[in-house]
Amino acid sequence: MTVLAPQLRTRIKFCGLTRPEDVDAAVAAGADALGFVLWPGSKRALDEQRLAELSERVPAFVTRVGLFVDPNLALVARAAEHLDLLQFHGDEPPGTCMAVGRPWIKALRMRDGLDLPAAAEAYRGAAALLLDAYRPGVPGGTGETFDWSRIPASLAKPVILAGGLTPDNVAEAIAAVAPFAVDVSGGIEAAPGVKDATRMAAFQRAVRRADDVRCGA
Ligand SMILES: O=C(O)c1ccccc1N[C@@H]1O[C@H](COP(=O)(O)O)[C@@H](O)[C@H]1O
Repeated sequence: MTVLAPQLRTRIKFCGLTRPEDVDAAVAAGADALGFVLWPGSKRALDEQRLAELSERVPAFVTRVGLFVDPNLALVARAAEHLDLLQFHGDEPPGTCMAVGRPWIKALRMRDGLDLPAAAEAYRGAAALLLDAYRPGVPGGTGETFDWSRIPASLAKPVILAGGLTPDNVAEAIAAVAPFAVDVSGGIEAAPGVKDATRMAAFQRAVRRADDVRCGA
């Protein structure tokens, strides 16, 4: 087995977990990060009580990420008690992302004309930028890909690639983008909010195979 240098191991985030058994299966599949949706408009939304229950199951060294869309900061501050990282997936300005004083990432939807280097500068306080497909009127979780060639070869922030990833296309995405991490929700589900353990394991294997190809193993 090849051991990759840390910067070559593509991190994996599974997002939109709603059930304890899915949290356990995601951890068993080797996820680096688990995403919990705290936007009430989502079919994968959790209330604060459920977030606390699911968060307790997550072992050390697996990052608990809370996904927000233009949230009330009081909610973010309360939820942050159960989270390691905040994901802002709406139109939040940098000041909102920083307000709670916890590590955060900014999701950018790849609408026409988006200037990624300028966004990286504007959101320079972010731990990473998550790039997702753009569909008007929908903040995310569309299950759609975007044109990966629009991502510059180098950006001032680590890139988390999202949008329509599946066990079948994630290797191609990694070969094209070489992101810091990949993020998937719909592509590992049996139904919205119901994860499929077999698909999570297949996704993880596809990422590891793609990493082996990248390092010439
Ligand atoms: O999952 C949702 O319901 C959601 C709602 C609002 C904003 C983002 C949402 N999901 C995130 O969108 C990307 C891509 O998802 P997919 O793999 O295309 O289904 C990912 O970060 C999801 O967590």
